[in-house]
Amino acid sequence: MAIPFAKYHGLGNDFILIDNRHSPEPSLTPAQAIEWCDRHFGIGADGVIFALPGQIDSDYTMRIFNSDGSEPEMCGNGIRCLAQFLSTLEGKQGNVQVLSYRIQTLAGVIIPQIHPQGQVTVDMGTPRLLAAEIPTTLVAADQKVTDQPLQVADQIWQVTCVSMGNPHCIVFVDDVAAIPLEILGPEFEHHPVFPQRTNMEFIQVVGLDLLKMRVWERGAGVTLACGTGACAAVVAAVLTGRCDRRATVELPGGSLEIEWSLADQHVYMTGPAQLVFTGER
Ligand SMILES: N[C@@H](CCC[C@H](N)C(=O)O)C(=O)O
Repeated sequence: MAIPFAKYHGLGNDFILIDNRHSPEPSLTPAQAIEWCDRHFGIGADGVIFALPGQIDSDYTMRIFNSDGSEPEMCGNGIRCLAQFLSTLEGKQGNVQVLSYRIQTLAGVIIPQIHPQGQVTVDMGTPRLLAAEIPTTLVAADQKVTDQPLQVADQIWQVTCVSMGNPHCIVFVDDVAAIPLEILGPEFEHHPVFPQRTNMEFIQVVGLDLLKMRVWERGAGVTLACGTGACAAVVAAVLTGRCDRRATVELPGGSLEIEWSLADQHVYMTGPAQLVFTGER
């Protein structure tokens, strides 16, 4: 039987969304998700997101498969898309009030809020900074990983690691445009110091409130934007004294506003989420 879907994107990071509210089990297997995400033989996307029933402390549950079929803990651009998808399913699209959801993810409960103008602000929770939490074996389990040397492709890079529920490895460079992402990305992703692989962000500091970023995503490769990655980049830049707690992150697909709040230590991400088309397959 054909399954209805909606294709959304957040700054060009694109997802197939499936209304899975009838069952706690995703309607597609990881192998089917790979087929659906294929840009030549399928619909084409960086991942498939399922809107599942909520649990004790949540309105809904989000699960996501990357385009390689692996299952990440969280997805920042994806959860903004999910919020817009849910508002449409509930017939609340275009609501003039702020609309908020509690979404259970493998990284805990995450709270997106849709503003009347359509932007979505997400309370992404607190970043996890200890090596065991990333996870990485680069330093002792109870240490933070800030500007630590790591050899990749015959070069020593100073890396900072942050988990936003999912793992991120950040390297600050003078010019992001000069980085051969397709070559370095997979080397970092599969480096033995990252037992669950990693997302990889190269960051150019333009000013205390402006970062430029290019990303290689675990399980998806080069993407036009990564929400958890942008949050991790600001946290890494704050930890290493490179930027303020509120900054704009410019990605190939557009910009995200990120704040690492001093008040509650949560990271807040604001950006768009747009419907591309609907269909069934
Ligand atoms: N694009 C996402 C992150 C998706 C998951 C990532 N590929 C992983 O495996 O951790 C975002 O916007 O955060």
